[in-house]
Amino acid sequence: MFDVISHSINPFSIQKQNEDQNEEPRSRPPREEREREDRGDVEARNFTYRIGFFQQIIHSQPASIHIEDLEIIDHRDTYPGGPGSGKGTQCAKIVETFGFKHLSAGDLLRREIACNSKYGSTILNTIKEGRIVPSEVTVKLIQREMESSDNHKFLIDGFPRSEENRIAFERIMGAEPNIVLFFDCPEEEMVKRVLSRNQGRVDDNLDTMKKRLKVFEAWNLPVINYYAEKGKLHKISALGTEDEIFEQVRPLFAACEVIK
Ligand SMILES: Nc1ncnc2c1ncn2[C@@H]1O[C@H](COP(=O)(O)OP(=O)(O)O)[C@@H](O)[C@H]1O
Ligand SMILES: O=c1ccn([C@@H]2O[C@H](COP(=O)(O)OP(=O)(O)O)[C@@H](O)[C@H]2O)c(=O)[nH]1
Repeated sequence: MFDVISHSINPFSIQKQNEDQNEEPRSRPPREEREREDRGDVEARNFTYRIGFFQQIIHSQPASIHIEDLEIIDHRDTYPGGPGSGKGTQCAKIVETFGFKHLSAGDLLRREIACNSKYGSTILNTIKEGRIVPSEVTVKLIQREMESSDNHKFLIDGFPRSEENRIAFERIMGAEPNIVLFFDCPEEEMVKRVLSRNQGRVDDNLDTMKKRLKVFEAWNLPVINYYAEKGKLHKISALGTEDEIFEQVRPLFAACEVIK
């Protein structure tokens, strides 16, 4: 495994200076970061051209949260959010049925931890804290997978988690998703599913889950709104059996297959 993040400036230290994920999302990256993203954009242009003919980039977005007993943040009926809403589970079905290449941003980050890459330990701490890894890191990992894949249809799972993620992706890859799925799931169900997921993940515990939900609410809502305004967002009820949920998902992807 080679390091995809080759810049001498640590993206985590830039993030630390410029944002506190417990506070308001920042709207614009600082100049230095913009310049580095611009360089990434230039590097990616050939690739953008190569995928210019390809049609599908799909982002799967989780869930709506009902705040009840956990008292994570102030009360409201629902808002978009959601680890454990069943994105990965549905992605596997979409791959099987429609032949997409599944790219889970979380899995790509966990792979960096497992292979002790340059930022592995910082990524681990970020995930333990339920915070969002700097866009530069995540987008470069996604870019590498897309560039090395023979597939032309990508299902990007659990990304973008913030407007900054979205903007960095669109800038570096020169592409937008055709469709965005939004899984609507009560908070208590998400918590139940995460706590019984049993995959040995460092963030599948109540303490980190609370932080993840809070970060998700603050940073993901603008992304959901953005795609809703563009008419790309499709809301799926995440309650029911896996097959019942897939019956909502299937027609959306069947329709995408027609757009070639
Ligand atoms: N429809 C469902 N009903 C009950 N449990 C589910 C359902 N879909 C997924 N799960 C389970 O919930 C947990 C979280 O699902 P996962 O697909 O990993 O969610 P996400 O990718 O959104 O974090 C897993 O243990 C999975 O087996
Ligand atoms: O684009 C991403 C995707 C994931 N993560 C980090 O990885 C963790 C796990 O994400 P994943 O999508 O695997 O899990 P989920 O939240 O869906 O359970 C998140 O809480 C974040 O800390 C991130 O920073 N950026």
